[in-house]
Amino acid sequence: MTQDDAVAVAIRGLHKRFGAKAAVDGIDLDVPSGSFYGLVGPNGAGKTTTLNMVTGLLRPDAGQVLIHGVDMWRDPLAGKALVGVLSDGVRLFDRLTGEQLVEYAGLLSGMDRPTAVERTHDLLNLLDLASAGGTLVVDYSAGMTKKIALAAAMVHAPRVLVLDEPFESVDPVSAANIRDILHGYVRGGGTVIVSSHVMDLVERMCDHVAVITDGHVVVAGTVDEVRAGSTLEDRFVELVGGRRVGEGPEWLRHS
Ligand SMILES: Nc1ncnc2c1ncn2[C@@H]1O[C@H](COP(=O)(O)OP(=O)(O)OP(=O)(O)O)[C@@H](O)[C@H]1O
Repeated sequence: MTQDDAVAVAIRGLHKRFGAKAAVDGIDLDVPSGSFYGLVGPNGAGKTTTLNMVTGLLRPDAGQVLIHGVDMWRDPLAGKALVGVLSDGVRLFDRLTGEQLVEYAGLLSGMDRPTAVERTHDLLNLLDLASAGGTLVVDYSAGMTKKIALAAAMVHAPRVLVLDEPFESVDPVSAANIRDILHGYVRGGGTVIVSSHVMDLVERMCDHVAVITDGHVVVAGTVDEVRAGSTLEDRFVELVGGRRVGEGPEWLRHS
């Protein structure tokens, strides 16, 4: 196995500044091929900024992102062909129906129409969206919107899936279905990177995890290595700090 096969995503010295704020301040990370990799960190830690640079959506100030050896920022077309993205807060073409949106994503990635149609059909069935395929995405619930965005991210059979908060607003049954689909994707040789605030979910779902705070990685490794005999949540609080003691101001207490 070559290094490019063994490491799905190699992040080297990544930096991004917004004005005076160093949002990402020197991130280095190797995501092993075939791993289910969780990215956790407090609000404002730099997770979304990192993932946007990894997926070719936001140009880094410095550093390098290699997707199976392809430099995302030197060859973005080749890099993006290898990655499927479910981004937090990026608008979809929501005046299309769900079916049109996924087909369109397939066509944009360069596949022929019959293949796009067939894959769309498979994905809508897989995600329990078949009966909503003809509905405009603007009329979808938040959870349905997440699922159709996931279908659009998967239609070109990427080698790496990057999912920013994929379970937000998704009901527990759909979330379990999505987890099964993602585990199947990983078993088939794909790599998933997922950001989440739900430690319990990351602990159960992922095999690797990195904790990011203030724009850099504080610890990374297998979930067992990172939690070091504790729960991931306790370890996270220990590493990141920020727990407030006390009950808040007096005026908020009524008894
Ligand atoms: N476009 C932008 N312009 C200015 N500042 C930004 C921009 N995007 C992010 N930031 C700042 O960069 C820092 C990192 O933000 P980012 O969204 O990457 O964090 P995050 O870890 O994803 O947070 P959350 O868990 O709250 O989603 C924050 O301080 C944020 O205010």
